[in-house]
Amino acid sequence: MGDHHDTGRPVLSVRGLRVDYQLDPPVHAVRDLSLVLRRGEVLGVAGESGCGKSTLAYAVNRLLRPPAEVVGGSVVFHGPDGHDTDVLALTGEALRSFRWRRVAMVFQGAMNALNPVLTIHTQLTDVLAAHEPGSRRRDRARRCAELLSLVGVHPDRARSYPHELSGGMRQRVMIAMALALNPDVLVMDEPTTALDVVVQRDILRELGRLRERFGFALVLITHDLSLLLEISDRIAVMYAGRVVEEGTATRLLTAPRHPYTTGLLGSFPSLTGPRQDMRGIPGQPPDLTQALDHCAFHDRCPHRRDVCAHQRPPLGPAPAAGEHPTPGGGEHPTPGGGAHLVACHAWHPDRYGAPAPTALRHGTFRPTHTAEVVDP
Ligand SMILES: Nc1ncnc2c1ncn2[C@@H]1O[C@H](COP(=O)(O)OP(=O)(O)OP(=O)(O)O)[C@@H](O)[C@H]1O
Repeated sequence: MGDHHDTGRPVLSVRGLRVDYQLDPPVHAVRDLSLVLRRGEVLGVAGESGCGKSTLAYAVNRLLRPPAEVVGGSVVFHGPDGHDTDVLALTGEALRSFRWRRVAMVFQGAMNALNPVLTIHTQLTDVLAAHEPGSRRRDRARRCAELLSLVGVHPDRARSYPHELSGGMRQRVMIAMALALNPDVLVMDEPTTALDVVVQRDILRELGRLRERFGFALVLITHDLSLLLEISDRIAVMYAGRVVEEGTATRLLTAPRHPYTTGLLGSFPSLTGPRQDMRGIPGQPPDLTQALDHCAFHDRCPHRRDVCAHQRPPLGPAPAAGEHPTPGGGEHPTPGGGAHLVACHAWHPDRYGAPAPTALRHGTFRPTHTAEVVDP
């Protein structure tokens, strides 16, 4: 965790992305979402199940299938040579190569995604052969052994079939596969949830070390905010298809500003800090077939006021401790600039009709009935 990659150049820019599942009625899963990923950084994407994290990951990697459809926005990959690629326009060979060389993905439940009838060696060398057709068999075998040792699997294991490996080892093999062509970005969607918590952390820490060595950027998607706080440089918190708070891991941990973030922070036990009361956030996320022109969190929010039910708060600069934002500021923030951004009316006394509640300023979440400010 840290801010040492803040000066990295952007590698991926998502602007105003909108993704619908074209059902009747359509599900608006990702709504006008903007995020910038910088070279070499670890960006965590957090949020409860169903908030659109996987849809975002699939859209960025061009893996969405009908009924999912990108209905707005752009995804741009910024190459190391300064060349920009319109990701949403890629087709054919250019798309296939982009997926492994530029943005590689490790999927949810990836440890079960290996082909059961092929050895690890065959599966890894097949990826290399497919993308580097001119390469020699001997070189591919050497690269396979190298990749396995990078992820902490003994090269002898290459002769094994997936069922002969533990879940953790299969997960490591999937990571080795994703890293095979030295991608610029690695996207991991709930990669380790099926694993024991200690194994999870071991794998993610190791990934952090690999990232430092090879310089790829890592997008880590999980509902487990405490895990993200440990290994991310920056975190985006998603709710109902939008980013509701974004900032460095340090800021989110010490000064969370969105009531949803404070709720998530209170929902998970900390492995390193003092024991916390795990309360969870009462209520359910909203129905994503709805337009949601108000704050999507308002009906679960202990600090809601009238405005929250009628007007959607824009994502704008979050105030530092004890501060309020300058009037009129924050309507056009720069995502990914290392800034702390939040979409919550409570930080705008003019809109909210009162100063931000003390509990919110202190980053504590109390369920609705004990809140100090409820509907006026
Ligand atoms: N194939 C599909 N058809 C229709 N709706 C879908 C489909 N896949 C996802 N959705 C809906 O889109 C919304 C976002 O889902 P998504 O899987 O992106 O969320 P998530 O945050 O990744 O959740 P999880 O952590 O459970 O994967 C949800 O409301 C979900 O029900």
